[in-house]
Amino acid sequence: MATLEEYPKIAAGKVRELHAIDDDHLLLVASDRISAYDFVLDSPIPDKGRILTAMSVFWFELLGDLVPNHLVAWDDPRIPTEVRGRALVVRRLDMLAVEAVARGYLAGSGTLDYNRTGAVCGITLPPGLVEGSKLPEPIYTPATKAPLGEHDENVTFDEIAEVIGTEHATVVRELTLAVYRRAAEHAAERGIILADTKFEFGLLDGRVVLGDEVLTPDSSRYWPLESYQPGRAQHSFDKQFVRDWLTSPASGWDRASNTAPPPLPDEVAQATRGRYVEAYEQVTGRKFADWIG
Ligand SMILES: N#Cc1c(N)ncnc1-c1cnn(CCN2CCOCC2)c1
Repeated sequence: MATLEEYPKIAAGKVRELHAIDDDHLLLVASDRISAYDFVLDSPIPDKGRILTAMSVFWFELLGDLVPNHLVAWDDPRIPTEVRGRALVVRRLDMLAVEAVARGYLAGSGTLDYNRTGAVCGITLPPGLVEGSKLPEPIYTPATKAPLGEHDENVTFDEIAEVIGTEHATVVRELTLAVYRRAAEHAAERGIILADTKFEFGLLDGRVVLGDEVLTPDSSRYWPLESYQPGRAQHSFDKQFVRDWLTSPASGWDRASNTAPPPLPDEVAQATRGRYVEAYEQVTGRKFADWIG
């Protein structure tokens, strides 16, 4: 059994890392770190890496007929014991330089762009929409990847086609919308609004393949259906306890100060773990206790 140190780290994000296993395979590792208000918090959320890895595996399996993906194995001797259950063996892809975002609802940067221009990524939307509005139909709103810590930049389809070519840009848009529709329908049947999501794709032997994590609460906005109310920021299924505590007097933190947030009380970390478990079990119909690691 290899150890993680034997696999050179080739990329790192806020809460995940990518290591090289061999020329054709990588190890995608999810940590228990959580980010909020653009800060990676000092306090880990126990089992977050395992829960979100289990969610990606569920979605890769459910959507395998719709889109090829890079997943090779989730229980495999190449996965070091220390990260078992929160690491995936994946095929090494030639990544396409686009953050492929699908939106079924208006939120975040989508709302900002809409309020400024009446459009998102060059797609004109009807007048009168507000934060949280359901869109007449899901839209593809690609972005270019920003350096760590900065926000991705929303761009038009044509701008992406300039970079990756019209053929691949077209396939990425079609796959992004098809997979989002299927996933949003599945989530809605289980009482969860999948407001939007971000995919990353790469090329393998000339085919467009779905990479990265998929449809996790870190790459998507998951909203509880019961508290959905257009016209305000929606409750995050998973991060609301963290956001509420950080913005309460109890934390002593001033979000406008641009200083790092304080550590979370154990009860907030544990309650957040509970929300991730709830999201996993509600979406997948599986018991997290049955997951490995
Ligand atoms: N997935 C994947 C993948 C792949 N299968 N083959 C080649 N490259 C990549 C890759 C390289 N960077 N990223 C951005 C997302 N990363 C996630 C982990 O943390 C760092 C950022 C994806």
